[in-house]
Amino acid sequence: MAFNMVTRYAHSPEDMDRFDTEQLRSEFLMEKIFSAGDIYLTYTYNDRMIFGGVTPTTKPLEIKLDKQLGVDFFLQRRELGFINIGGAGSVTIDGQEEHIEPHDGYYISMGTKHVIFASDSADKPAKFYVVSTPAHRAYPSKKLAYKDSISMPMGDQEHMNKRVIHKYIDASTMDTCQLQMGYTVLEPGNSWNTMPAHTHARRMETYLYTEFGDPDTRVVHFMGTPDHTKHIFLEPDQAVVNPSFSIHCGVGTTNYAFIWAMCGENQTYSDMDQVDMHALR
Ligand SMILES: O=C[C@H](O)[C@@H](O)CC(=O)C(=O)O
Ligand SMILES: [Zn+2]
Repeated sequence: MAFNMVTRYAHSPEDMDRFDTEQLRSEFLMEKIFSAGDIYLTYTYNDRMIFGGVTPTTKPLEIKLDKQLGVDFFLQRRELGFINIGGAGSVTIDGQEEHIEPHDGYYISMGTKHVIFASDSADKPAKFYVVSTPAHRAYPSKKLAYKDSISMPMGDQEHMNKRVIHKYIDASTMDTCQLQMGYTVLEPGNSWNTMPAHTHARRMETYLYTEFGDPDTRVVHFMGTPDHTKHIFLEPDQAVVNPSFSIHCGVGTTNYAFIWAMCGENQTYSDMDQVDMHALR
């Protein structure tokens, strides 16, 4: 089993504007998230979010981060959310095992000592996309079944952005210190997400793009300030960090899905600054 955590620093809008393709990719793109039998995480200094993939096969996996975070155990001062985009599996939270179907998720309380991830079948491993943010108090752990997510249909075929936003961790229906998380699915024949674009200077956001129509599908993700945009080409199951000042939207060569996660100043999903189409450069 490989455990890998990389650090990504925070940048100014001017930094992002100056970066060439390689720099932009190395600073903001996580190329490897799911690797059979391994844990791959990124620690970003943008609001100290930790995100990545846990992919158990024959053996269960546990995220162990104590020295790196200067604490006694990983979730001593953090909360954790995940959505499973692989096969069925389980999570054992301080000794209590919960079955996890594809597209089910979980919110796990600050103070939890052991979170153990497992797959039902090594041939079709679960792919747990995990996100952890700093927390100040313990709120109850909660199963987040796909069927219980808050579905928000958005967009239309004419604008090629017909999609359903499934909110999993939403402060209007449950307690969470900082983390908000969800899964957005584009309808067949639709390619644009989060267009019209927005920013939210009060929150940073990560996007994991997944479930592409075919292996040659690519999503072009746009970032930067509205008047100085940049783009990154993504393969399936890659993630991108979006600093608070940055737009975050994308277009694919087929339909696809993505998992978004946010943290920062507030938990108001609708606190977005819509970008006027005339302002985009
Ligand atoms: O701040 C909110 C996030 O960017 C996403 O929820 C947007 C999204 O899923 C979409 O428009 O499809
Ligand atoms: Zn957003």
